[in-house]
Amino acid sequence: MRSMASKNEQPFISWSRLKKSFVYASNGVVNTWKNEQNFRIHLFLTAVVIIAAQLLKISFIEQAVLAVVIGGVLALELINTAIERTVDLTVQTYDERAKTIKDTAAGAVFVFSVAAAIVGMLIFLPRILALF
Ligand SMILES: Nc1ncnc2c1ncn2[C@@H]1O[C@H](COP(=O)(O)OP(=O)(O)OP(=O)(O)O)[C@@H](O)[C@H]1O
Repeated sequence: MRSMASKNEQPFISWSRLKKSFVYASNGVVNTWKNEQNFRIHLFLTAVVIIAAQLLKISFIEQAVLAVVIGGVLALELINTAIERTVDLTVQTYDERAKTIKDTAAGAVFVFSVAAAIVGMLIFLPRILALF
C-alpha cells in the first residue's frame, strides 16, 4: 500500500529522473565511442556529411532525410553493441548460436548503412557533378 501511495505521489514529469535518463543514455553513447571502432568511423563520416551538406547548400528537406538516415545508422550501431555485450554476458565459449546472433545484428547495421550510403549518393552526387 505504501509503495502504491508513493508511486501516486510521483509528478507527471520528474525533471530529476529525466536528467538521470539523459545522463545514463549519454554514458552509453560515450562508452560505445570509446570501445567501438565502427561507431567512431560512423561519427567521423557524420561530421564529413554535415560539413559537405553546408558547403553544397543541400535543401532543408534533404538535410532532414540525411539526419534521419544518419541517426538510424548510429542508433543501430548502439543497439548492435548492446546485443554484442548481452551475448558476451551469457556466452563465454564459442557457440554457433552466439555467432548467428552477433552476425545478424551486425547485418542490420550493414543493411541500413548501405541504404544510408545510397541516400547520400542520391543527394550529393548531382551536386558534386554540377561542380565540374
Ligand atoms: N561466443 C561466440 N561464439 C561464436 N562466434 C562468436 C562469438 N563471439 C563472437 N563471435 C564471432 O566473432 C564476430 C566478432 O565478434 P565480436 O564480439 O568480437 O564483435 P566485434 O564486431 O569485433 O566487436 P568488438 O570488437 O566490440 O567485440 C561475431 O560477429 C561472430 O561472428
